[in-house]
Amino acid sequence: YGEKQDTEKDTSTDYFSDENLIALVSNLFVAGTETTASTLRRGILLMMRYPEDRNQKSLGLDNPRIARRTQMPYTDAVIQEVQRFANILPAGLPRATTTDIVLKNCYIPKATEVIIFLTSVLRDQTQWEIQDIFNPEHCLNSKGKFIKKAAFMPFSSGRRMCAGESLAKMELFLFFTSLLQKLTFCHLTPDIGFTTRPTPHEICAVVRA
Ligand code: HEM
Repeated sequence: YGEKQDTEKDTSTDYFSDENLIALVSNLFVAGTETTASTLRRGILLMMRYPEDRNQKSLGLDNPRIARRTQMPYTDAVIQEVQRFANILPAGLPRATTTDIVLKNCYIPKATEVIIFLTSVLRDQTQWEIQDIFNPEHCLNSKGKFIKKAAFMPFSSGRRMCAGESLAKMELFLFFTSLLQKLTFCHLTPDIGFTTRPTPHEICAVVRA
C-alpha cells in the first residue's frame, strides 16, 4: 500500500490515501467479526437443539485442520446447514443497478437501488427438501458425500459478493469443530444459591397478539 501511495501520488491521492486505508481495514473488521460470530452462536444453539448432530464422531476426534476437511463431510454438511438455516444476512447489502435491465418481466432502470433478499434462496422450497427445518442431510448425497448446492448463497453471488468468503469458511470450520470436540453446550444451568435462580441471561419479551 505504501509503495502504491508513492507511485500513485502524482495521479490521484484519493484511492491510496491513509484515510481510505483506515476505512478499508475498518470495513474488514466490521464485515468479518459480527457475521462470523453470529453464525457460530447460531450454530451452538442449533447443536443444543439437535444434539444428535453434534455427535463427536461426525465432528472428527483430532485437532481440526483444514487439510482434513474433505475427510469430514458430515461436519461440512452441518456447518453449511447452520449457515443456510441461520440466514444471518437476510438482505445482503444495498446495491444499485449499473445499467437498465429487465428481470422476470420487470423493468429496472439504471441506478436503481436494489436489495437482494437472500432468504428467498436459502429457504427456497424448490431447492431444499424441508426448507424450514434444520437438516444437514440437505448437504449430503446418498453416499454421504458433501455437496455444495448452487442455492447455498449466504455470501451472496456475483462480482460484489462477500470478499471474505474463504476466510469465513475457514474460521467457521476451525472454531466450530474445536468448540464442539472439546465442549458440550447445555441449556441454562441454575446458578448456585439457596434458590435455583437462572444464571444471568438476556430474553426478548414479545407482547401477545
Ligand atoms: C459467516 C460469515 C460471513 C457472511 C455470511 C458474509 C456475508 C456477506 C454478504 C451477504 C455480503 C454482501 C454481498 C452482496 O451485496 O452481494 C458481504 C459483503 C462483504 N463481506 Fe462478508 N460475510 C461473512 C464474513 C466476512 C469476513 C470474515 C470478511 C472479511 C474479513 C468479509 C468481508 C466482506 C466485505 C469486504 C464485503 C463487501 C464486498 C463488496 O462490497 O464488494 N465478510 N458479506
